[in-house]
Amino acid sequence: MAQFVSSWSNGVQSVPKDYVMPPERRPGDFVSVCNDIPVIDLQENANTDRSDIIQQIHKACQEFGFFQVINHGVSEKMMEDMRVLYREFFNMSIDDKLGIFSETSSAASGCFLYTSGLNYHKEDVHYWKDTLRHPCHPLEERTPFWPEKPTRYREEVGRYAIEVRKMGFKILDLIAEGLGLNKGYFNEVGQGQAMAINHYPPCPDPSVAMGIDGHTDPYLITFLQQDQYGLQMHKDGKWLGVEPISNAFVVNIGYQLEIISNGKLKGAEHRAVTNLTAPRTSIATFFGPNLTLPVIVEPAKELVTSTSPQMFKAYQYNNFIADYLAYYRKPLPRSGTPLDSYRL
Ligand SMILES: O=C(O)CCC(=O)C(=O)O
Ligand SMILES: [Fe+2]
Repeated sequence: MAQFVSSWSNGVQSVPKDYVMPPERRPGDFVSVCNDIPVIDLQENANTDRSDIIQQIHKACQEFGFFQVINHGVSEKMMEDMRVLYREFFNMSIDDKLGIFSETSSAASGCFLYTSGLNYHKEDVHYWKDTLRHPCHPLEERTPFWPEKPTRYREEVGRYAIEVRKMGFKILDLIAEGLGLNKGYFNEVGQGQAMAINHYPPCPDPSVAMGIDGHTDPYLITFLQQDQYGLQMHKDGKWLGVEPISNAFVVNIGYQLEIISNGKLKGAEHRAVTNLTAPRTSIATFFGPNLTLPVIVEPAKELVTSTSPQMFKAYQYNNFIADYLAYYRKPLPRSGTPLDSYRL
């Protein structure tokens, strides 16, 4: 049975050999933290009105597919409570963790705790992380399947999910307007909400281990809270570090937004590395189509014109997710991207 890194790695002096990446999959040379990734203040003031914020977000989405937001409406106390709660969660005893352990994502509740990637037994080498994932919407239907420990889990995470949802739709509205779509355009297609909490314990040799390989999220958009450095984005053939800013959310674009925007925005590739001394926990919230409904996704009609012909075909979202997972289960190096079979 797969063993949580958070349960055995404390005090280990070297990286076990089944966690040592082959040279071509290691984090590589020094990666600098990039201060150019835009930090966008969502609060309107005397110098910045809503249309300025729309423009800033649109530019960041086009140039980076990544930005950070401050003054986003989610309280600092709530963000801090989440950091404390998840620190406690990953420090729980192995027995408590095993109660919610699942080898696969097929658990009917959608709530599962796993270690490394989604495919531990088929991996030739493992990732230095444990992950808890669960859906968050509709909240009343989902919370009964969430972890029962720490005992405040359902209440606190439930409140956080509501606040992040408000921020999420506020930002999706700003993105819609930047694209020339109606405010509210993403209300329907962004209904699905899920969280992934990734925990990367300190690693005795971060140069040979990997937290999570380069990937683009399959959803519309991701909001991530990080307590330590570790997230890197891929731009112009290089990896750039995303600076942790306390109480900011890192926002990145997923494949559904690339497709709906008819290629005007690009899904942002990213990965996470480990570090020597500090445990790192990233708390990600994703918005995208509801997986339990037969949602059809296609480029927005308003963005398909004679000068900008339709770039992607229409498809059923759960078929996309199945293809996406199959792509990332293929051994490295992989050719193409999960979008290739959707291009026209
Ligand atoms: O830990 C991070 O910073 C990245 C996590 C991530 O990319 C994901 O959960 O999709
Ligand atoms: Fe991701």
